[in-house]
Amino acid sequence: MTALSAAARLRQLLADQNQIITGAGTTASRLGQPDLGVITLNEMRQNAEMISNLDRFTPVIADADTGFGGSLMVHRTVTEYIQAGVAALHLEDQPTSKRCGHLRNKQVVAKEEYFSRITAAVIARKASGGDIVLIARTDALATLGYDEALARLKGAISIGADVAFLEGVTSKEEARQVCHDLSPTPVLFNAVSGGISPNLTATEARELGFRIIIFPGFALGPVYAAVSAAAKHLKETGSQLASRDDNPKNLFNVVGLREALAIDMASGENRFSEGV
Ligand SMILES: C[C@](O)(C(=O)O)[C@H](CC(=O)O)C(=O)O
Repeated sequence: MTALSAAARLRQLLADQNQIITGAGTTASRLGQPDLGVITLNEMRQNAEMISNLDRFTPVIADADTGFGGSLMVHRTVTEYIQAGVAALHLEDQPTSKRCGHLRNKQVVAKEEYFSRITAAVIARKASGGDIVLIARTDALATLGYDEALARLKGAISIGADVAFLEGVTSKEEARQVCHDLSPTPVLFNAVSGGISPNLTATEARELGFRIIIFPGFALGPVYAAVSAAAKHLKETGSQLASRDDNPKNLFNVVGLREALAIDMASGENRFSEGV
C-alpha cells in the first residue's frame, strides 16, 4: 500500500502521463450503450480496478460520474475506487440521470446537493486513509453560466477537492479565465474530439493554464474505425485483414505473455519452460 499523501499523489498526477477510465468509453464498450447515466458503480469499479492494476506505477484517473446516487453512494463509490487502486476520480453535479457533458440540454442539481457529494467524497477519503485525488467537475456552465459554475468549483475546492474541472469550456478566453480565477488550484481540460470545447493540443491547453489534460475518446473513435474496416473486409472478401505480424503469440505478448512465462519459471512450476 502506498504511503503517498493525497498532495503527493496530486504532484505525481501533475507530473506524469496518466491513464483515464472514461465513463462514456466504459459504457460504450462494456454495455454497448450511450453515455446517458446507465452505467453502475460496480461496472465502473471493475473496469477501474482492472486497468489500475495493469501497471501500478501509472496513475489512473477514473470517471465517477455523479457518484451513482446520494451521499451514501458517493461515499461508497470513493471508498471502492480507493480499494480498486484508482489515483484520482472526478465527480460532477448532473442528476443521476446524466448525459455526456458534450451533449445538449444538460441539467444540474442544486449547489447544496453538489456540495454534499463533494463533502461525502472528502469524508470517505479521510475514513479510509486513502490518497485519492478528488477532481470536482461542474456541468453548470451550459445552463447556469460562468459565474455559477465558478462559484460551484470554488465551493468544491473549499470543501476539499484538489482539482477543478469546468466541463464544456466554450472558448480559449474562458479557458484562460477559469485557470486564472481558480489559481493556484490545478484545472483539468477535457479534450473531447468534436465536442463543445475548442480542439486543443496538450501543449495549447497547458499554455492556457490547464495542469491536467484528458483525452477520453482518443481510442474509441480509432478502434471503432479499425474494427469496422476489418469487419467490412471480412464480409467482402471472406478473409481476415491481418498484418504479417499477427499471430497468437505476438498478440498475447501485448497483454503480458513474456511476464507470465517469467513468473512460471521463477516460481519453479515450469509449466511453460519448453516455450509456448
Ligand atoms: C469525461 C467524460 O465524462 C467521460 O466519460 O470520459 C465524457 C467524455 C466524452 O463523452 O467523450 C464527458 O462527459 O465529457
